[in-house]
Amino acid sequence: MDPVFDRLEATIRARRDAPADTSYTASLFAKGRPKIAQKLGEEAVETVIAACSGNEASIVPEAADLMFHLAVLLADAGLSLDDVRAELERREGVGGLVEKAGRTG
Ligand SMILES: N=c1c2ncn([C@@H]3O[C@H](COP(=O)(O)OP(=O)(O)OP(=O)(O)O)[C@@H](O)[C@H]3O)c2ncn1[C@@H]1O[C@H](COP(=O)(O)O)[C@@H](O)[C@H]1O
Repeated sequence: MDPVFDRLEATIRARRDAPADTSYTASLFAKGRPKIAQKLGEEAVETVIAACSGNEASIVPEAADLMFHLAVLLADAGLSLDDVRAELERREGVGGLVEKAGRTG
């Protein structure tokens, strides 16, 4: 995965094991899965609002918030962005097979 995402995930994992009052990420883990999922949903909505605002540049910070909270959710589940990357890679393979089938069939 990209070094920035690797560093972010390493920081997030360290916060998972830290006391709740030491940082935003640590406090989010302490609040538990429903709160993490709620924050992810809020950031998704904020990304949607930015996408419809007509201000293209405003999408970037909202997308960063969204991806940060997605990484927190994945870490809470013992998963990582690399697992998502592997799934996307697997789908490329499936897509290639579908394309081939379409060409020959
Ligand atoms: N990338 C992020 C990141 N993106 C967004 N946020 C935080 O996500 C929160 C979202 O904003 P909101 O106003 O919706 O949240 P809030 O009002 O603070 O929280 P609630 O009251 O809703 O629970 C803000 O507090 C942001 O600071 C992030 N916090 C941390 N990181 C990364 O995580 C690392 C560790 O952060 P700490 O845990 O703060 O040390 C940082 O160095 C960054 O690299």
